Amino acid sequence: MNEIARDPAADLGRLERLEGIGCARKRREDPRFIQGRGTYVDDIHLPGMLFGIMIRSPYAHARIKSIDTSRAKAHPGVHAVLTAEDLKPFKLHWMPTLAGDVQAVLADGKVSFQNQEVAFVVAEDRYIAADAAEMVEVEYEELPVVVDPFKAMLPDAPVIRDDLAGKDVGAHGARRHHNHIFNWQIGDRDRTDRAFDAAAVTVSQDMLYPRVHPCPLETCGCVASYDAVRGDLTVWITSQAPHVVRTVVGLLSSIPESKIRIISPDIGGGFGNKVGVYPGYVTAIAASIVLGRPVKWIESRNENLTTTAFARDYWMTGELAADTDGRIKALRVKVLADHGAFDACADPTKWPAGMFHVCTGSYDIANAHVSVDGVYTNKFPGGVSYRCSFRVTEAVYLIERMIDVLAQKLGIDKAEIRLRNFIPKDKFPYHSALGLDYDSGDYTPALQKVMKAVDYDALRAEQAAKRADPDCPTLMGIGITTFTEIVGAGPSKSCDILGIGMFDSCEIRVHPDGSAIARMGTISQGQGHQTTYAQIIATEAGIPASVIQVEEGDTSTAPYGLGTYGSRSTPVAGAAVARASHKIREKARKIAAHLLEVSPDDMEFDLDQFRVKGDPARAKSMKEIAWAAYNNVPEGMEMGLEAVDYYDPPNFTFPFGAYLAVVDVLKATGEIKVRRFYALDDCGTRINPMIIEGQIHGGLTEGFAVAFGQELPYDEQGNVLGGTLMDYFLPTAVETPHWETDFTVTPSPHHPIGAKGVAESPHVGSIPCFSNAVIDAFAHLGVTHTGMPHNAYRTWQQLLALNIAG
Ligand code: PCD
Ligand SMILES: [Cu+]
Repeated sequence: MNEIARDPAADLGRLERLEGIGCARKRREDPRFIQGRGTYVDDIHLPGMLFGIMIRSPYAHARIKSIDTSRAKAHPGVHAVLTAEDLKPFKLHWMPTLAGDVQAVLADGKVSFQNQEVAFVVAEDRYIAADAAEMVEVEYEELPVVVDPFKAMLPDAPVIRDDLAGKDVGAHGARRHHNHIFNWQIGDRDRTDRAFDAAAVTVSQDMLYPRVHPCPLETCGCVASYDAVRGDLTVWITSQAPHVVRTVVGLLSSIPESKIRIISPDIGGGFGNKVGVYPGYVTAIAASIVLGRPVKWIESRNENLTTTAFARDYWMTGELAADTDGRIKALRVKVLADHGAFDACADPTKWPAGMFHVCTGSYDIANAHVSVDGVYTNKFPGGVSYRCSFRVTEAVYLIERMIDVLAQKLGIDKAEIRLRNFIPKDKFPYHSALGLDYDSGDYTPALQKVMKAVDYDALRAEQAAKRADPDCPTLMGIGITTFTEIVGAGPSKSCDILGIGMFDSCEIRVHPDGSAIARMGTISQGQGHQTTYAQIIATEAGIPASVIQVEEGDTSTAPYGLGTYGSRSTPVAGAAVARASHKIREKARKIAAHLLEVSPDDMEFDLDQFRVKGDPARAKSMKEIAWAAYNNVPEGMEMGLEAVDYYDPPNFTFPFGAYLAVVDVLKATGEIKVRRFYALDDCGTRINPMIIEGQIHGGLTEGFAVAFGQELPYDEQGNVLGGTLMDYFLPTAVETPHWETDFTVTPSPHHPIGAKGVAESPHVGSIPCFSNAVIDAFAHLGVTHTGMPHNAYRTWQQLLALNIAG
C-alpha cells in the first residue's frame, strides 16, 4: 500500500491514470468477446485435424458382452475406433480421479451409469464420426440399477464397483459396504451429544440438496496435437486448472512435463465444470499419439449435462440444540453424499467433503459434530463445486435452513435469532468448533444495514396483514441469510491436489518503456482477470493498468499455479500479484535512489514515482526507472525489472454477506414471484466495484436457477431426466428478478491488500435465502421445510396439501 498521506485533489489526474484498486474500470476482455473475436477451443483448427466422438452406454448398469467395431472401422473417413482393449497396452483404460479413486476412461467390461464412455470414434470430420458411431455394435447384459444412496447401502444392493471387490479401505479410510466410499467425521461427538442431552430445545430437519449441474454456455472439449518428430504434446483445453492437467497428463503418458504444453484459451464459463480431467480428454490425447494427427473432441450439450461433473446430491440431516431464548448450544449433522459410480469429487485431497465444516456458519456455536458418508450409485461421477468453494453451498444451505427451523419452533423473529447468535466482532480471529480459523468478520452491522434498507419491520407488518386476510390471493414470504464463505484454497499445509500444494503464482516483467506483462497460474473463464490483476499492479507498483498485459492459461509461459475455482484467484494469485509488485517496487526504489544519488531509505513511493523524502520535487517516475533498469543500475545489481512470486496463503479468507428476499406465492397457480432481492456482500478490499457487481448478479442468477428450477433427477432404471435445456432450467433475462446490491468492507488481515474472494458468495448465500423465503410464506401453517427446486408444480402440491390452493 502507499506509504505516505495523500492529498486527493492534487493526485487526481495521476491516480485516475493508474486505474488501480477501487477503480470501476471497464473490462479489457469485452471488446473481443462482444465482437465475436474470442478464441475458444472449438475455434482451433489445425492442418490434418481429426474429430473424435464418444459412444456411450444407454444403460445405467450393464455388463458388456461384446463390442464389434468392424463396420465402423471400414466406414470411409474413419481413422480409428478405440475401446478399453486398445487403451490397455498403454495402461490408459483407467485414470486416477482427484478424489483418490479410479475411473474407467472407456468401459472395462461393464458400465455403471447411463451415458458412460464405451468407445471413441476418430474420423475426418464430426459428421463421419457420428455416422460411424452408429455402426459400432455393443452387446449389453443389463444389471439391477440403484440410484438412491440409501438403497445403495442396503446389504443386498447391487455391487456397482466390481473392481473394488475385497477392498475395505479406500482413499479416505475404511469402507463398511461394497457401495460405501468413506466416512468422514469432524468435531467433538461426545461433547456435542452431551450438549444436546442438556439442551432446553432441540430441532431436527432432513433436507436434500438435489443433484444439479454448473451448465456453462461452452461445453467441455479439447484439441490434442502430438508431434511425433519433436516428441511434443500440445493440448488446447477448456480447463480451469491447466497446470494440474499438465501434471496429470505427464503422469499418465510418461511424457516429461517439459514436453507437454497445455493451453486454456478463452473459456465460455466454467463454474466448476472444467476442473476435472474427463475421459474425452484422455481418448483425444491417446488418439493423437497413436495416429500422429491432431484430434478434436467437443461435448454436446446432452453429454455435458449428463457426464461431466454434477454438483451437490447431498442428503443432509441437521440438528440444533438451544436454550429457550434461541441461543444455540450445539450443531449435529449427518450427510449421505451420493458420488455416483466413481468418486471424482473435486476437493483438496485431504477433504472428502470439501470445506463442509464451515457449516457452523456465522454463529458462535460451541459444540458441533459432522459425519459424512460417501456412497456409490449408478449415476454419473463428479461432485464439483458449482459456484462454491468445495461443498460450502451445501454447508451454508444446511445452517441457514436450520436457523430458520429453530426460529420457527421458538417463535423468534428470523433476523433477531441471527443477531443473537452471531460470532461477535471482538472474537475474531475466531476458532470454530469444527476447527476453522475465521480470519475476520463483522456480521451485525451488515444485517442491520440490510434490514434498514428494505424496512424490515414494514415488510413483516405487511406479511402479518396478508396472513390475517383469508381472501389474499398470495402468500408472502421473507427470506434471510447471513452466511460466511470460506475461499482461497489454500494453505498448502492443509490443501493439496494430487500432492501439489494449493499455492498460486505471478510473474511480472516490466519492459524498457515502462509497460509490463504479467502472467499467473490462474485462468479466467469470464471473471475479468485481465482487467483486475492489472489494477493490483497499478496500485502496488505504480504502473498504469492500461499498459499492463495480463496473460493466463499457457503452461509454457505462465508460472505453475493451481488454477481458478473456489474463488481462489483473488485470495491466492491476487496476493502473489501484490507481492510480485512489491518486489518490482523495491528494486525500483534502489534504481531511483541510484539515479538521484541518495540512499534508498531516503526514497518514498508516491503513486507512480519514487521521490526524495522532504524534497518531493526530486523524483523519478516508474517509467524513467524502467528505462534505467536496462542501462543504468547500481553497481552489482542485475539488469532488468522483473519479479516472480509463489504465494502460499497462511489461511483461507472468509467473505460474508447478508441477503434478504421477498417472494409472493400465487395461491391460484403455485407460481412464485421474487418481488425483491437485496444482497449485501463483504469481500474486504474491493479491487473493481463494477466487476464485483457483475459477479454478484451472475451468482444470484445461478442461485435463482438452482432454487427454482435446476435438478437432474433419475428414474428407477437409471435414466437421467433433465439432460437437455428443454428440461434443465437456464434462466434468461426474462425470468431473472431485479437485484439490489450493497456492501461493507472488512479487510482480510492476512492478505497483502486485504482482499477476499467474492465470486461464489452470491450463489452460496442466495440459494438458502430463496428457500427460506418460500418456506417462510408457509411458516404460519406449520411448514418447516420444502425441497428444491421450488417450481410451480411442487408448490401447487403443497398448496393442495394445506387446503389453501385456489
Ligand atoms: N475483493 C475482490 C474480489 C474479487 N474481485 C474480482 O472479481 C472477480 C472474481 O474474483 P474471485 O472471487 O477471486 O474469483 P475467481 O477465482 O477469479 O473466479 C472463480 C469464480 O468465478 C465465478 N464467476 C464466474 N464468472 C464468469 N463470467 N464465468 C465463470 O465461469 C465464473 N465462474 C464462477 C466460479 S464457479 Mo467454481 O469453479 O464452482 O469453484 S469459483 C468461481 C475477479 O475478476 C476479481 O478480480 C474484486 O474486484 N475484488
Ligand atoms: Cu461446492
